Amino acid sequence: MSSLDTRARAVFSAAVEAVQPDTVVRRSLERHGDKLLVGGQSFTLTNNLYLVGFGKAVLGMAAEAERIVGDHLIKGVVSVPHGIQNTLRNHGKAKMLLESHSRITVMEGAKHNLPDRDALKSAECIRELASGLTEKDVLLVLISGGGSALLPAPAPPMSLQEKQDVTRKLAAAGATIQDLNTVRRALSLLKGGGLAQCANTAKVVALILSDVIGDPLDLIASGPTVRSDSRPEEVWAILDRYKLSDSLPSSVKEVLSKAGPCELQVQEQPHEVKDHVSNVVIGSNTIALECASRKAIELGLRPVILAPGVCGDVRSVARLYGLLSSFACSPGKEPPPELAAEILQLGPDVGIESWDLCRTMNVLVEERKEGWGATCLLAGGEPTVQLTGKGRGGRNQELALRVGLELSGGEVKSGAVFLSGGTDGQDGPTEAAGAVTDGELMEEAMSQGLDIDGFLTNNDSFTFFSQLSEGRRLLMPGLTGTNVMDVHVMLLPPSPQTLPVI
Ligand SMILES: Nc1ncnc2c1ncn2[C@@H]1O[C@H](COP(=O)(O)OP(=O)(O)OP(=O)(O)O)[C@@H](O)[C@H]1O
Ligand SMILES: O=C(O)[C@H](O)CO
Repeated sequence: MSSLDTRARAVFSAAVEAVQPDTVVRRSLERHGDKLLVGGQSFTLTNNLYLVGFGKAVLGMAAEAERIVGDHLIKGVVSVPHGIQNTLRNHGKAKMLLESHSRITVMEGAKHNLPDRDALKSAECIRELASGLTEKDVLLVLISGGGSALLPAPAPPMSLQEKQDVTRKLAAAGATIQDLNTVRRALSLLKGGGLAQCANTAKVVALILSDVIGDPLDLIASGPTVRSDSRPEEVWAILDRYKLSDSLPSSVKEVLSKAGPCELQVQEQPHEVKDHVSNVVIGSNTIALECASRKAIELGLRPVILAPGVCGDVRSVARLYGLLSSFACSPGKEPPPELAAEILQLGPDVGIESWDLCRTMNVLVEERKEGWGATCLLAGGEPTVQLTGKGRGGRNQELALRVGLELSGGEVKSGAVFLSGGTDGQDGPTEAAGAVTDGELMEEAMSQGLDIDGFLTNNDSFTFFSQLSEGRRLLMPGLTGTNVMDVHVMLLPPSPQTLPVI
């Protein structure tokens, strides 16, 4: 494997390192004596600090927050995924666990990422803690991806089962996270600003590790500290779109026929959520890409960040990377003129603005002229896979495989190396985070008797990469304890190094 492969992996590691739960909390929470500085505000600590958290990464965030605030923390409750403490221990991530004398209670729940009775109990404890606070108190709220399932509080008279059925059907019908969480907010007592309302007049500071494209505060974990502005008509429109309106249980219809749980609470309460709440995004795909970019410079590469919001079908995303590689590496002084038009045409399908594509192409053109050396193109987001087969894989491995085909095909075999990895360390239901590919992929597979098309048809990318060259192309960082979606790294050698196909 080329040294570009090693460098691509190092750049990915730097991206993940930048958004580790303890790192992001340390970067955003500063304590000077009895002053706590966070999000540009200062709070006086007088043994008046409380902490709640929900999400896949909040255990490590809570451990670090407690190390920083020390004895000022009176009490905390975090709702975390079932089995996470054991998993972290077994993966050598003990620093993400709480000390034995911690004042924070850890509650595990939401098996298989679904709200369950355990998560309901955790949500109730969190609600109780927040409801007991007064204006002297500060409530630190730690939020990360997976938070919606870990904080279920169905608005009465709906049962947990009824609420779960609605969200499960929406997800199965292919609803986006925007649609899903808009509905979740309308059906919950704590989402859509409900938690902040519960905290009365206490000061609320939410530290958010974003796992949603564009970092929309009201959607990450369904925005429990962000007042929801969505109207019942919007919620009905979503349910109509997925043909669920007619089959809803009467309790759900009753909740939706009111103005929405959140709005009801606002009328009952004398204060506004916005007056006493601040929301701070402390970790995101953008932050991961910026740190990755600094690592690239250290490794002698010239970085360019394409966009942190790549989405759409992996086929279109793979095509885009194939075209960008040809644009950067094709022989000759200038890239073939038709490539730019084709790249721009793909923009809307993959969630990338023309402006970002043009800016990136400009950098690639400059580098061709200057002969600077290898370029490190960085992007992030969450593409999707249309599952048609029954194999084992994930969107990152499938993307890497498809990009490998792009780089291997065509008249000129690209010298580029492409990596796609999930920052949580787990791509779909597999042990890998993703994979690394290049223009040699097709030949390598053929020489080992592996039929790439067959694996792709069966969505079997993990099996493919496990069998190919003893799994050397797999990306296996292990569970990372964080999640800011996926990171893509494409290392592009300067055009003279491009290998002609013989
Ligand atoms: N065999 C497969 N091949 C390709 N993609 C798959 C396969 N099986 C599942 N997936 C994809 O994996 C995704 C689910 O995996 P994963 O749990 O990593 O994603 P997630 O929803 O982003 O969760 P998280 O937010 O925790 O990362 C879905 O997008 C699904 O389409
Ligand atoms: O918990 C959730 O709602 C998703 O992970 C998005 O933040």
